Amino acid sequence: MRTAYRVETVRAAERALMARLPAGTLMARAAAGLAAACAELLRPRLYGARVVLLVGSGDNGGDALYAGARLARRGAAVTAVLLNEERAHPGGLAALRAAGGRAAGAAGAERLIARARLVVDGITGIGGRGGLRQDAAGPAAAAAEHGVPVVAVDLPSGVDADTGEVHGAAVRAALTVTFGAWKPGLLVDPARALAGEVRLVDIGLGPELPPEPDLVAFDDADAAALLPRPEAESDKYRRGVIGIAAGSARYPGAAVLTVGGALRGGAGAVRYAGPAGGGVIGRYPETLVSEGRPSEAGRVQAWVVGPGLGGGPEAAATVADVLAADVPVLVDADGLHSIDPERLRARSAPTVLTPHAGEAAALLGTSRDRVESARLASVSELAVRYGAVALLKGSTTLIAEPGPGGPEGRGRVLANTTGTPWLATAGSGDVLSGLIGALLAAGLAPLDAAALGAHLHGLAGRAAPVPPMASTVTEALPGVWAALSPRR
Ligand SMILES: NC(=O)C1=CN([C@@H]2O[C@H](COP(=O)(O)OP(=O)(O)OC[C@H]3O[C@@H](n4cnc5c(N)ncnc54)[C@H](OP(=O)(O)O)[C@@H]3O)[C@@H](O)[C@H]2O)[C@@H](O)CC1
Ligand SMILES: Nc1ncnc2c1ncn2[C@@H]1O[C@H](COP(=O)(O)OP(=O)(O)O)[C@@H](O)[C@H]1O
Ligand SMILES: [K+]
Repeated sequence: MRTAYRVETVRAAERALMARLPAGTLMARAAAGLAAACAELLRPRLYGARVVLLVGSGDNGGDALYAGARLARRGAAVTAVLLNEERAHPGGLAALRAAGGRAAGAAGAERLIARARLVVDGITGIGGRGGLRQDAAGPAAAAAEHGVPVVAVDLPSGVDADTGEVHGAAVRAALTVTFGAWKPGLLVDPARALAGEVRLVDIGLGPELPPEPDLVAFDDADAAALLPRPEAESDKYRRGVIGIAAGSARYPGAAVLTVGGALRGGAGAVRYAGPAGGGVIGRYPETLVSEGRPSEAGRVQAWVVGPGLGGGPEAAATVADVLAADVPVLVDADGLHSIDPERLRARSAPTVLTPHAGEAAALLGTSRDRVESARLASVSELAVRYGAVALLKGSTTLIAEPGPGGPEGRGRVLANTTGTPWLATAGSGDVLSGLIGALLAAGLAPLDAAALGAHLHGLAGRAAPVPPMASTVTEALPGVWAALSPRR
């Protein structure tokens, strides 16, 4: 499990640790890890390699300078571009000079960068505020223009460490070497995309960090531990029956894809209620189909409602009928048009909402741009406002639960890291709904079901032959499942 902490938490942990260690120890640890990562990138010819450090006036610049000193001692030709010559970290600058490195003002930065093999971004770390200022934006842009790989120190400068938001110019890194703990912004787009590969350097912060992280990302082991497995005494009902109210005369395929996701999600049985039963049976004869209202379809342990439902009063009536059931309900796509926060908060069983950014914007009464630029705030707001687990789809899929436990009285938030833009294909969201629905029916807690579903869906999107389509993502699920949890 990857755990990320906000700046104020990281700073408190650093203070506690620093109080027990000789001055400069943490920066020395950070710089050693940073230098090792840079040296690896410069292999096999570190000797003579031109390295440019972009050095801001805080400790982030200090890390870059001490790391630059280590590289210079090993023979690299290191030049520090000091964005503020009076305020560069004095100890770091002395160390760099003592190791044979040079320092320059910002004026000649572009010429130096154009000839460099590597740029180290030590402009701002967790002390940065807003997008890069003019004087810092120029050198950052020069690295991108000349195609020189950038290693970001702690964070790509210009991104918001706590939220992943980017307000203005920012560095685009090939590698980010972060210290002590992941920061939430490294897991959330648009910042995540600017961080490139991320490497965590252990500076001994672990014991000082609180047990509740601000953002969590599952790894394969977390996913494997949650996968439902049939027991000796299992029958199809105990494994979980999922009800699906999806599809319409206009969108019959959504019913088929949602049912497929549910079957490949390990449901003991799938009941389909709606007008697309013929198509569903044709593709998946194992489905129990009916044409009446969902509440007349028979007992289920969870419902999925919404994909391809179409609009209008009939769709709204179907959603209301499903929400009246006292079992977990996942609402997706067209189902999201007719939900009411009061009604959802009054439900005694959990609700899961799975909007993409456009649907989330409508639910929050804001714009799609605002949702995409502030994903973390948006997903938490959705969860709190609707009293539901919210899964926000897109380039970073985030999952939030309502209620106390997290920062500012908000619930836990998870980021899914398995996704791929190849999943942006019609109907792949329907597969995700069915998959999460099956996991809900199997008895997983809603946050776990949503996070595990997103994890499996992302892996399946990667495993499906390129270019994937929703059906082939579904068919990749068994392979993903088997790789995580070999059959007994
Ligand atoms: N604490 C520890 O134990 C450890 C900390 N470590 C390291 O320290 C880093 C934190 O250092 P920090 O607190 O000095 O802040 P930092 O990230 O350098 O930024 C502040 C500077 O940025 C400037 N600036 C701000 N916004 C800007 C903008 N938009 N555009 C341009 N400039 C901007 C701001 O300028 P000012 O506003 O003061 O004029 C100020 O000079 C942390 O990320 C990690 O790398 C490690 O060594 C491990 C141990
Ligand atoms: N840029 C992207 N990177 C990663 N995943 C994406 C991206 N865009 C969309 N996805 C994923 O693709 C799926 C699309 O779902 P959705 O928008 O509901 O489409 P549909 O309604 O056609 O099924 C979601 O799982 C979403 O997270
Ligand atoms: K940085």
